Amino acid sequence: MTKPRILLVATGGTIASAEDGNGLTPQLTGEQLAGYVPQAAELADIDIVQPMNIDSTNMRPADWQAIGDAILARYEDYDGFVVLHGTDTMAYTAAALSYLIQDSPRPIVLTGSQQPMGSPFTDARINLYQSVLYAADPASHDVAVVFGGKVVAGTRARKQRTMSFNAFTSVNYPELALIRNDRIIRTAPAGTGAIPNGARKDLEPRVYHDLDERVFVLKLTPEVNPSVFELLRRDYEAIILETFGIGGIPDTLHDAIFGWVDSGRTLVVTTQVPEEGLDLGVYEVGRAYAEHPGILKGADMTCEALVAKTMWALGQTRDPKRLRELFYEPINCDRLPEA
Ligand SMILES: NC(=O)C[C@H](N)C(=O)O
Repeated sequence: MTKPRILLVATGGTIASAEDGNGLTPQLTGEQLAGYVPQAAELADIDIVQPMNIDSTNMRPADWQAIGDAILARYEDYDGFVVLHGTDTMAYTAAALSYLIQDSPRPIVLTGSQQPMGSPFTDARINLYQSVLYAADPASHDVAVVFGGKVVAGTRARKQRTMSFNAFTSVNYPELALIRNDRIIRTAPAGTGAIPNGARKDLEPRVYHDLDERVFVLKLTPEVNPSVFELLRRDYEAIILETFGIGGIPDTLHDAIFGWVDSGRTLVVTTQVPEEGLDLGVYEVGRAYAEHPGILKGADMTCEALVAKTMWALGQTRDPKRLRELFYEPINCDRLPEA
């Protein structure tokens, strides 16, 4: 029986890091990392590409595009893809890949580790092994993070812990599967997103290349000077506003916010509360913003997914109506359909 073909896309992160006297930095290549986990080669025929070798702190939107392009250049040649990536910004890259390569019948898995591959108590080996296991399984599809025995949709991941092996959570959405040793326990048997599990692998994904990176996240505190909206005009096209609670915005910011929106720029409203999302209509301090056509509502999406989706949507169109359509269309489980 022929083994599934998996492409390992090595990009750096702690998994590839070693201490050189100045702190951990990525040093191991993808080949060296694969060499630490020979059991993975029993599951699949593995090839390796290395578009970069960086701490994910330095990962920028152009790098998301480079990773996406590395996958797309070889898309037809592999059954699945495993991106080895730093954990710190993995949730952003997973979201970005979810928008750049949509409805992918071939799974694109991101993983990494909290401890370097060479460390005696590392989580790197099992994460790499379980990622190959998941990517090689015919029922897998779309972009997901596999980490600490959990499979999280690429748009729902968040790094929740800086040290524990259980680093990622799935925000406002169930995990897609658990992995115990070498068993995948799917919690979504009927499939998620547009593709049912076991879908035909010959379907084409919807592919995009353009992003507009001029997106800024502004977190409210009890003292935000309205002048910040003026300052942001020079370099940014869109603000993702992390409001209080279910959607509270201080009265002092009212004019500055409508000035931003009425000048044709994009405002996305979300909440800084970690779970359960936004509903602007509940309180008077939010309702004024609820029905304005220029204000996009983040609902239950993660901030990471909002950043990536806004960059992607602005990269496709400047037409406000089309922008809204792109923004509100659920992609890879990123938001529940509008009620
Ligand atoms: N655990 C990690 O991978 C953290 C590292 N700083 C990175 O994101 O590249």
